[in-house]
Amino acid sequence: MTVRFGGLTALDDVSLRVPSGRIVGVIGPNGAGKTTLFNVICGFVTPAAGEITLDGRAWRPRPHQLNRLGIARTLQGVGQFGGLTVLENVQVGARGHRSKGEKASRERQSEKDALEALDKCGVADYAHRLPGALPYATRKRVELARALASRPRILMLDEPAGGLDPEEIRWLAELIKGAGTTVLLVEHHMDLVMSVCDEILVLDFGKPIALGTPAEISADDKVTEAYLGAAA
Ligand SMILES: Nc1ncnc2c1ncn2[C@@H]1O[C@H](COP(=O)(O)OP(=O)(O)OP(=O)(O)O)[C@@H](O)[C@H]1O
Repeated sequence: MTVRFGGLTALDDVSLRVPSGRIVGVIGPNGAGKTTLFNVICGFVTPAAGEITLDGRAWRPRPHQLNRLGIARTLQGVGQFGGLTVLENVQVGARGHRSKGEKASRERQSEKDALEALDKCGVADYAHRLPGALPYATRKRVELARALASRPRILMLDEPAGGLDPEEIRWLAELIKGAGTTVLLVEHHMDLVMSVCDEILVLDFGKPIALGTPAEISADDKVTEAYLGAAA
């Protein structure tokens, strides 16, 4: 796909396949187009050219339909509702809300799913707190729990490691590997991407410069150049 913002080509003929059950990463220096790619797949940005298929069929993503299609995403910020408790925030993502049946039983199911997801993310103790008062790393865990509560078949993560310390990042790596779902990971943090991904796409100034396994990517001179150039 190709995406333009006025005169700027943020994505220039980029293709990506995310096979079922795999963990696919997108990396690249600042401004490479990673978040734009993520936003296209979420339906926030409309490409100038290109197409998306889901399960082999042409698909036009719309943000409000993602949850129903089994696609969950976390965003770069933490984006939780300040007036709702942690549990209520996570319940918004829980699958109970999507299922059929009477309202009370759906509520119970969504609360159960939300508590399970909070527990998986190590933040069940904060269930009845308001997210605004919690440390950033804790809110990021809540954000992950919100995404996991819907038991997505596709989990999309936009820079989940941002602002986390090395120990939190190791925890995050284990969580992603153990999520048991298809994952699209857009991330700055090289070590995280290298340790969890089956395949990695590298973007630079909106252009795809490499696609391969972590071993192939770390041995690719173009990738090193892009990162060194960005650091210089
Ligand atoms: N809504 C927008 N309007 C205009 N330009 C935009 C918009 N969104 C992104 N851009 C530009 O498109 C390019 C790609 O941005 P994008 O945020 O996708 O990069 P990124 O790889 O995610 O960067 P970072 O790692 O810094 O988050 C940048 O030059 C950015 O300034």
